[in-house]
Amino acid sequence: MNTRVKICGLTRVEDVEAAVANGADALGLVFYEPSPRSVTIGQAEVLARHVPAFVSVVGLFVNPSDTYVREVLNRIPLDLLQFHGDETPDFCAGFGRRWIKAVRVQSAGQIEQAFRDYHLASGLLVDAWDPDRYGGTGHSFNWDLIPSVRTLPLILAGGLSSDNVSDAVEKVKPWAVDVSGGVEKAKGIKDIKKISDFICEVHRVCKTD
Ligand SMILES: O=C(O)c1ccccc1N[C@@H]1O[C@H](COP(=O)(O)O)[C@@H](O)[C@H]1O
Repeated sequence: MNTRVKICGLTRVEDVEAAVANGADALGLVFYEPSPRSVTIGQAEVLARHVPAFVSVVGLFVNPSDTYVREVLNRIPLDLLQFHGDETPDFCAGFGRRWIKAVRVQSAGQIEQAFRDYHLASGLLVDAWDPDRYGGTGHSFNWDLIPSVRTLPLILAGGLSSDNVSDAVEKVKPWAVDVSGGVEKAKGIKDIKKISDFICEVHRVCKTD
């Protein structure tokens, strides 16, 4: 097993550099203003310049306008779009880019339906459901709801940290894990040791599997 790691919600160059140096496969930039991790297009341009080849830059959106996604794409070399709201499959597929869709999990049936509805995605991300927030909640959910038969690469998110990620990888066997709050010292400010511990844990458990 070789579970990939995405570190999301980066707002500072030093955090981008730490995630890259510690072996992150993908870095997430949040283009959703209500989030405390949100970045402007100008900030994202600077951050993206510090990402080397073979590390993906992922743009996270929540119910964006078509115009806004295109504006971001014109300025930032995003490798992947992450739609974390109520976007339709047609909307997600409308930018000629690879994309993943997040599902805020309430039932197993909902994940199975999402595999069918978003079959053109490059992956399905499963995250905790919260009545008030679209994501970045720091909460995990019942991993038993995740089906073992998957028709897309499964990305596990929601309340992960170095304390539970090895358990998560062993139980769920996801294609990738995605973390934001679990590697922070404050909202939008990453903790370098937490990033390092998180990625080490994933690599350790993958080696022993
Ligand atoms: O990070 C945010 O603020 C955010 C806002 C709106 C939608 C998604 C967001 N982040 C994503 O949420 C999950 C879980 O985050 P956490 O590890 O529980 O803090 C992850 O995919 C982030 O990319």
